[in-house]
Amino acid sequence: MNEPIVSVKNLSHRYSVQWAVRDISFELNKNGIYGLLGANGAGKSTIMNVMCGVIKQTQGDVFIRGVDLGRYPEKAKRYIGFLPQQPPLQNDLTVEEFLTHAANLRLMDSSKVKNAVTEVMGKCAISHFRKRLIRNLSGGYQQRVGIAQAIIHKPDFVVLDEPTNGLDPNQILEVRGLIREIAEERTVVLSTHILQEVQALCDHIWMINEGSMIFSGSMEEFDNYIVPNTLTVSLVASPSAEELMKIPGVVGVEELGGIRYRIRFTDAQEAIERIVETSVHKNWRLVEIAVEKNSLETVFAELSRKKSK
Ligand SMILES: Nc1ncnc2c1ncn2[C@@H]1O[C@H](COP(=O)(O)OP(=O)(O)OP(=O)(O)O)[C@@H](O)[C@H]1O
Repeated sequence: MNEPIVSVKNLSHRYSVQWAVRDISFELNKNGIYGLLGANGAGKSTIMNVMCGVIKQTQGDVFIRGVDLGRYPEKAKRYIGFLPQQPPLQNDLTVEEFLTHAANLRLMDSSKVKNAVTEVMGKCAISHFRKRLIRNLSGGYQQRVGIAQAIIHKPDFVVLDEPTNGLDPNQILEVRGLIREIAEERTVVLSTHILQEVQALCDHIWMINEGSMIFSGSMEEFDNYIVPNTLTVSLVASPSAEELMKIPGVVGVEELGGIRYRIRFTDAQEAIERIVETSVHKNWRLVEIAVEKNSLETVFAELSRKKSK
């Protein structure tokens, strides 16, 4: 009974001649939010479409709760909820009609549909719009309906392709809150090209570049992937860059204006000790020194660069 929730083995997919995904493997064994991060065209949607049985992979296997998605799609899909990049909404239906339709498509027991619709509208905070046509909802509420159709049959595994794309900042926060709630009781995989999105939401991150997985780990591991090599320092006496360059361990100096400098070093410990020491010795009056954390963008760029070398 201890089979993984999802198991993807050596997945590759090719559209005509071009490989979009190459030899991706992973297993999900516990609930949480997993982020699939990659630039446009990296292969995220392809992986998600394959994992949800929307397209059939060229090579490899996908198992959902131990069920082979390729061989038993109907059974495996009972465990899956999917919000594609283009939400499959029907604009001329009301929210309630559409969710009833979605429940029927999921082959839910007809006696359970009404309750399931009421429950999911409550969960996604759209009950007050039950009689409203989907076309007349804001983007944020349409996305909530999209998420509601993905979880109406209480799947163990929910896949959300760019779930906050096109939303305004408030709507983004609201939809993220909803995603966190639904992940409390199930496994959620979401794709995004926005680094801050994975940072805000995900327990685990996979980075995809040109169809290959180039990183898999926690957000903290991602953050610490590149050892920092710069620090900022404020010196009231504002010494010249040349003087700072003479400090052992300092390999570059950038004047940031006023009394602030950015210093590039090879070894953080050594550089900090020497800068503090020299500052005391020369009475530069050091008021602030801090190692700069790499921006997520730097990590992203560095990972992509390393892999494509
Ligand atoms: N139906 C298709 N036919 C041919 N090529 C395709 C098709 N769908 C995707 N591709 C190509 O496969 C590659 C991966 O596309 P995919 O949509 O999976 O990437 P993505 O990471 O989801 O990008 P985006 O964020 O832009 O949706 C791209 O080069 C894309 O042009």
